Amino acid sequence: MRYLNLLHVEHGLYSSTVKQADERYKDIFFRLYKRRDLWFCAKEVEDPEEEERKKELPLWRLEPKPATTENFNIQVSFRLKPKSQEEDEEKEVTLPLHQRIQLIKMSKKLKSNAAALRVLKREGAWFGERKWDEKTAPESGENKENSLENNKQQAETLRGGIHSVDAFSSKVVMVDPTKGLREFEFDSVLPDKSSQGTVYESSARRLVSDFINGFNGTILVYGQTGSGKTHTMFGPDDDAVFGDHSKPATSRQMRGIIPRACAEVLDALEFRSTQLNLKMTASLSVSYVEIYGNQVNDLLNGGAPCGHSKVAAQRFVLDGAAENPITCLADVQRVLRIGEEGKRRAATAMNERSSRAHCLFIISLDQKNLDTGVSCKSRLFLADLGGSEQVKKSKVNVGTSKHIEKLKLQTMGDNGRTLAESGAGAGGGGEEGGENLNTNFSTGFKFSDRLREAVYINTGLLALKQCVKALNDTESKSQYVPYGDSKLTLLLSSGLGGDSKTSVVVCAAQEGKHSSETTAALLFGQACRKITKTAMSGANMLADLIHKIDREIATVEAQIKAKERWEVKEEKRKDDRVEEGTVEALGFGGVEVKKSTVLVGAEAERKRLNELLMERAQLTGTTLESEVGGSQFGGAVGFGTRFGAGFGTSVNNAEEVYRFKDTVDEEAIPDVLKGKVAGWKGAEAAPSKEKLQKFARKANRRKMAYAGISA
Ligand SMILES: Nc1ncnc2c1ncn2[C@@H]1O[C@H](COP(=O)(O)OP(=O)(O)OP(=O)(O)O)[C@@H](O)[C@H]1O
Repeated sequence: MRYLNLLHVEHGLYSSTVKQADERYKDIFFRLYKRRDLWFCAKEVEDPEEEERKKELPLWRLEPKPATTENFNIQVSFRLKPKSQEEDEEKEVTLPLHQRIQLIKMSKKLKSNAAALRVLKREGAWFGERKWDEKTAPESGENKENSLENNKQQAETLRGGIHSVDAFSSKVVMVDPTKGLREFEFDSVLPDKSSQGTVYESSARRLVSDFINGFNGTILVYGQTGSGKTHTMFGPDDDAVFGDHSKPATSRQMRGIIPRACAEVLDALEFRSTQLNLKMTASLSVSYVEIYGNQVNDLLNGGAPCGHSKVAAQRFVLDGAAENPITCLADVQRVLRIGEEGKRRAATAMNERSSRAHCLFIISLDQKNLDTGVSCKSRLFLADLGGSEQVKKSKVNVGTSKHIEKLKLQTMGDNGRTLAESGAGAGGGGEEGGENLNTNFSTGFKFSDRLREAVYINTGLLALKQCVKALNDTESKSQYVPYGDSKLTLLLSSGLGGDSKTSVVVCAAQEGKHSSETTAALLFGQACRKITKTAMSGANMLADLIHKIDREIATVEAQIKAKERWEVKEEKRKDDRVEEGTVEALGFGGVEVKKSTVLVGAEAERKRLNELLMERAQLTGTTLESEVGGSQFGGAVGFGTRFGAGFGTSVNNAEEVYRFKDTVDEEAIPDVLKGKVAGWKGAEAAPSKEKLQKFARKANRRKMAYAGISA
């Protein structure tokens, strides 16, 4: 602890005064000690011209700062929501014998299968009939009938859903009616009674400390709708998120990860500026955006779309154009309130205040040591993902069809009444078969809005799952991660596979009726936990992403160069246009042997190169043509190098060749006339224009072959 204080006081490295139960001060010290020179790198020689030049450049063109790296696994926590009052409709589950035995071993802490089997025999229910356990003698002192009845009841209580949660071993046992018994292990498991403070300690505190020390971080909450994501990220109600925390102590305790993270950062910065003898400046700002389908909306700017195009939106957010300065907790509460007012929220059958889009709260910290001139910018991404939902459960489609039917009837002539007269007000309804179903166009749009939101949310989550799957697929040669499939994954790409530290909180309900969604959420958490990456301090997320792509482009280009070879392909084809009596008709019978040189051997690499160029174009907001043209690469990697001589050289480019064939280069005609083509030697009459053109075409093909395009 004393040494940690020294690192804080002398080296400006922040460490929280609170530590997790399973963490030792010694480990924290060694982790931080590696970074002791963060603010004391040798002072760079300041070059005013270079500084000016850098100011002109967009953020993504800047060289990433040499950074301290740290290998890091995505941290995954599992949080269970308390049971609801509603009756659980889930039916009894019958597990296969080996799973039943395993479950008994786990729940009764038995060591051998034989002991578990004895318990099972006594319970009897797995075997369906009671014959077997009737033969089994009850334990001494137990009335036989009572024992059977008890066992029957015990066995009958085996239902789908979360079976047990062990915070000590960080394990969760799940009974899924379709998939059977499953056991999952996470970095931390938070039972339903865990406080908001415990959740913050185990899933966010370390990342927040690292963020203050210059690392980028991402914390995201994942789970089905109504599982407690917003509760975990923000808090249960407005009072907890941006209420007056000085008054009731409870609302302060109920704060979620975002208000707590902001408070910790502000406290740390204040302590450093007032108590430590370090000349450091720090500016804090936040952005708050909502991802709705493929649109990114700035919640702090009245929900206006970010950037001027969908492609620009991502750069706009990562470039920091949506940032708002923060100096105190009141500022944080103000932006949270503004954001909350602009958020898409609606009541569904699963959640009274369901978030209808993915939300991203980004805290940016710009720090500089005035003595050494070392500066560092870090970002903390806090994502409250929309909940995956089954439309039949959230009932966002309910009423739509009836409503449309009724509208149809009315428009077809409802005693001459107009729609406006017959539809008594918007909203309301929503219950299938409701007598007072309000029917006007606005109601219709409301229903379909909910459905569209559900589709947008699920599409983003599906893309996220695909990315996590690809990141886990270390055996795949291409290592392609489809971040580009949705705006959500593009914005989270630096958090998932990039250089930042990441923590995922999987939220779940324990009721059996949500089993399939809970299993899906648990599997997602498990997949995230396997991802290992290298976190970097002081990394500029956007620039790093682009430099990373550039590095991969260079590697792929080198692979293409090494693997690709020219092959000559011969293709015989009859030229119907050959005139009788000509040299061509006599010599080859009008059959033309077309030789084409094609590049083969690096097809997969070429495909990957295309994908990378596409990704890069999306990030920089340029078109693919300009990327290919080489302008974005400062001319270093231009058209020729990028595609080798291969553009238009693959077998697929036969059409290109054909196009050239028909476009006669008039300039080639004089060459032909100069007698370069043997066929015309000794010809008496001057060739007709058509014949000249035919030879020009041949000459053209030869030119193309020489240039590596076609022969
Ligand atoms: N751990 C918890 N303790 C007590 N109440 C909780 C807990 N988690 C969630 N709740 C309550 O359950 C309800 C739904 O939670 P919440 O809105 O956070 O779900 P969500 O996952 O964000 O849903 P959606 O994806 O639809 O937005 C809220 O009333 C919330 O206060």
